[in-house]
Amino acid sequence: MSTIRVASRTSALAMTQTNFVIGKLRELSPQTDFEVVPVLTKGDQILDVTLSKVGGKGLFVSEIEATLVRGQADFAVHSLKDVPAELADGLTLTAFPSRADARDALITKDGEGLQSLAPGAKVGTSSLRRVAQLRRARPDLDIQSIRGNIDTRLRKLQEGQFDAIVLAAAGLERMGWQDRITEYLEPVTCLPAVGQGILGIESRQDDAALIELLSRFNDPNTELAAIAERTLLFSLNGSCQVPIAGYALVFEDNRNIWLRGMVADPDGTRVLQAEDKGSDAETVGLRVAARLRDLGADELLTQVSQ
Ligand SMILES: NCc1[nH]cc(CCC(=O)O)c1CC(=O)O
Repeated sequence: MSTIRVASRTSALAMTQTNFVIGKLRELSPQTDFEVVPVLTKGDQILDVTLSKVGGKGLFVSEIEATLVRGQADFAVHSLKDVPAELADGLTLTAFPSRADARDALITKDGEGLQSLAPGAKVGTSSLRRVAQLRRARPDLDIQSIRGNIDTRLRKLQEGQFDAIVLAAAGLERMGWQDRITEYLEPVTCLPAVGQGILGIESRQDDAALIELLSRFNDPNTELAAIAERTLLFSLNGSCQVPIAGYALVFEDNRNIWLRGMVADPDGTRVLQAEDKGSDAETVGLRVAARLRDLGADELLTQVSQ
């Protein structure tokens, strides 16, 4: 049996996620060999500049995609949140394992919650989506950019460079670091990013045998949430220069999909939210996008931040 090669970023979280999926696939297919192909992406190399200024989140994904297109690896495990609305030609998202916690998590140095942080406390996040929503919840906070992998960010907090940071709960849980979380931020306070907490497995469209294996690991409800949220993102044509959020819940009993979307301006003074529900994930995504447009989202979406 030949070896299946898995392209992965080399950050601790990426490696943990990749090895988690490989472990599950070994259970499904014990006779198959898997080999990790490490890929150093631009997003991992450029650590001193805010990502939206150097070309956005796609930086973590495009080199991995190129490795798949060139046939140097067979599939990749992404944090779906980092995957742009459009994939490279010839590639497809093949499977979505069960979603982890989609919420953002606040980690404070001295154990305060969001409302009990001291006035003017210094909070580290570079996500425009988090900045806009934190400003709305606590306009007095001193929100500063922070970069680096989650291990680096936790270290910067520990060293006292920040009073608090905000990270995705899912990444912390996958690393086994959930005890660092001081407070889970509920979606009403901080609507999660499209795809947050979901792993997306990407492979070549024409690799039928591999797609058959990977799809056994697909969670149908997670897939529906991913489709609803990503249709919203695609339909808003969102770049990461505008704060956008989207969060879907799938109700098991009747396969009803509920989706809320948010578009804001970067300082959080204008925050537009809309929601809808229905039985077809794509339709729900399109309708929430249309409602946000009706509320004036286009004006925010065309703003180019400095
Ligand atoms: N952009 C970085 C990134 N991409 C995915 C995750 C966490 C895991 C997830 O959301 O699935 C993180 C770190 C963070 O936001 O704290």
